[in-house]
Amino acid sequence: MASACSSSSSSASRFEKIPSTSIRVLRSVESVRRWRKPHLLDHRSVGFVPTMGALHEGHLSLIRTAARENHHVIVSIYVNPAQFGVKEDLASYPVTWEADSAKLAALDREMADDGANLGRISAVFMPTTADMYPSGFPGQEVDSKGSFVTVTPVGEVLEGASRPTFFRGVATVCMKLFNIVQPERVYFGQKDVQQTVVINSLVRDFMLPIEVVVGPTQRAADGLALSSRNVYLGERRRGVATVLHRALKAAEAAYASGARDRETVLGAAKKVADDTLSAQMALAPEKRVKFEIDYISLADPTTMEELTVVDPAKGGILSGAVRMLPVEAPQEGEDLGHSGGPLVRLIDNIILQPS
Ligand SMILES: Nc1ncnc2c1ncn2[C@@H]1O[C@H](COP(=O)(O)OP(=O)(O)OP(=O)(O)O)[C@@H](O)[C@H]1O
Ligand SMILES: CC(C)(CO)[C@@H](O)C(=O)[O-]
Ligand code: BAL
Repeated sequence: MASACSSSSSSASRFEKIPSTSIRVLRSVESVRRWRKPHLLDHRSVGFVPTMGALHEGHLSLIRTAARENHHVIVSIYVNPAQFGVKEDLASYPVTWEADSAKLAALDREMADDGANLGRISAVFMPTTADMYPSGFPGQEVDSKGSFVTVTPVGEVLEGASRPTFFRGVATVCMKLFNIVQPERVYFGQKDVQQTVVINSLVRDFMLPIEVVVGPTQRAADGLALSSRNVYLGERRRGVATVLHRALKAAEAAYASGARDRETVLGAAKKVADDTLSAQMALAPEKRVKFEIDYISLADPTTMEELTVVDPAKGGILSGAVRMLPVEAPQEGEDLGHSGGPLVRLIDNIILQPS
């Protein structure tokens, strides 16, 4: 297979680029700083899309938005070990640079034909952990020592309660990435809604001169939120993985028909989850899918604190996490998903907009 990157000694192309594109591949902090400086001096705006790779339409939609609003778009691809708990899926997290670079190249070509864009994809930043943690990687433990950014209490609830090192890892790596790239704007997906609240707090509380833009959640036709981790599901679990979205939609419908109290709104979601599980448990082990709801929450949009009643003037955030358990009695030749179909934890949310 052809290499995904090219570099040549000719002066016109002495920089590593994604083949047949002008997208620079930057692999060190120093190279990003060198790339950034002339744009700063020329007052050309930079939009930054941080990712962990395994790119899908969710990521691409953020890049499209960034290209409309900035002269240059830079995407980072870095699987940050500090945000994975020791028992989480760091080792099996999908790494798909060949496919990612092909998607970036195709998107860049598509954007070149669209006159509404201010910029295109100028660079992709792919640092190493040694680059990102110059004093040495501090480790993934809750009590690891090192230079960390913590955003509490919002980072301690919901995803932060289930994944105690997660938001410390996210806030720390984002602070580093923001300092390296120095973007005017950063682009995050609503799919990770609590992450957007944490990043907004980080930017506000540390007076970072950055605008945070949140893009809508991109979904498959049946409503499942696109996620790099969906590749773990395999066919059997993929069919049932919509349960969280369907549960949240039921809660949204209860709110839309006038319910304001937590019990009624979340009760509608719980019913969908319970009914779906009962239907699965009625099936034979080689057909069924088991899952556990980690949480379903109705929270305040700025603090993520649980609400007992929604104030329609403020709205709320319905969010949840589901653990799709490994399939029972796998059949010969069955598509179990990436890495043999381990337990997959998926998240999703719906915003109840203020009226
Ligand atoms: N379906 C989606 N719609 C819009 N944005 C998304 C979607 N999925 C991810 N993003 C955003 O893309 C950025 C990078 O996310 P990341 O690389 O972790 O992808 P992911 O699909 O969320 O992966 P994972 O499965 O590990 O959660 C984040 O801002 C995230 O919110
Ligand atoms: C923002 C991020 C790239 C930080 O590693 C990650 O949490 C993600 O992909 O959502
Ligand atoms: N999109 C969130 C990254 C993570 O789960 O680690």
